[in-house]
Amino acid sequence: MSPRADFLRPLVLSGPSGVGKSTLLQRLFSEFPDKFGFSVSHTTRNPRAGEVDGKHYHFVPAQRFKDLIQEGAFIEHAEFSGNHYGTSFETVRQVHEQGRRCILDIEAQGVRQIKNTKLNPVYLFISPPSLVALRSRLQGRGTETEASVQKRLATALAEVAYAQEPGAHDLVIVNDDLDRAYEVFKRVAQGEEIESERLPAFDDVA
Ligand SMILES: Nc1ncnc2c1ncn2[C@@H]1O[C@H](COP(=O)(O)OP(=O)(O)OP(=O)(O)O)[C@@H](O)[C@H]1O
Repeated sequence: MSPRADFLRPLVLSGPSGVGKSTLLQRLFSEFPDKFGFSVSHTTRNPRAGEVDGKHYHFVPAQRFKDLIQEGAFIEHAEFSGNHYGTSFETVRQVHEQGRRCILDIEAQGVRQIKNTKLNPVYLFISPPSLVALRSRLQGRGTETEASVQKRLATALAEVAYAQEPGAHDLVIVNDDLDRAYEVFKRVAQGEEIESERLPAFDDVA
């Protein structure tokens, strides 16, 4: 069977920190070990426990990151919560070369930058069901200090505001129930054209 047309386009996954992007990706990669490739970003942040250099991120010093910007190595790059993140042309090329669909995990500033390139991806926004749920996931993950949770929630508001702009993303999936959200995510990843879900109102206070 030939792949669906959308399967040939990269998939840009975005959504606020703590919404469950990594969780969804881990499930997808374990169910389909050969079909998808993650575009491993470069970052200046420190690795979290269990994170592997070259697999989760390319961890680089700030100076190396600056050099890469100068060399024009990045499709997009941005600062987030005091650290720099970037996606290199080279990592996306490597995934395509392996015949896999490339999935990029990008925040809103990066999404804007990618729109000025020829990448032509499908833009998928993973939304929390509410801001209160997002806060409790960030706290429950146990990786952030309270100050960092606050910072991520403030950034989440900007992500959500961007997602509310018409045409910001092609599709929205609300990660309310993980099993349900994963089933929809899996269909999108495989290139199926689905109807977008509606963004929640976000009128709660986190
Ligand atoms: N549908 C869900 N219901 C409840 N908890 C969830 C759900 N999806 C994910 N989680 C939990 O929320 C926490 C944050 O998830 P995850 O680390 O995948 O977020 P992320 O979007 O990748 O964040 P970051 O951008 O900071 O890496 C994790 O502890 C995860 O187990």
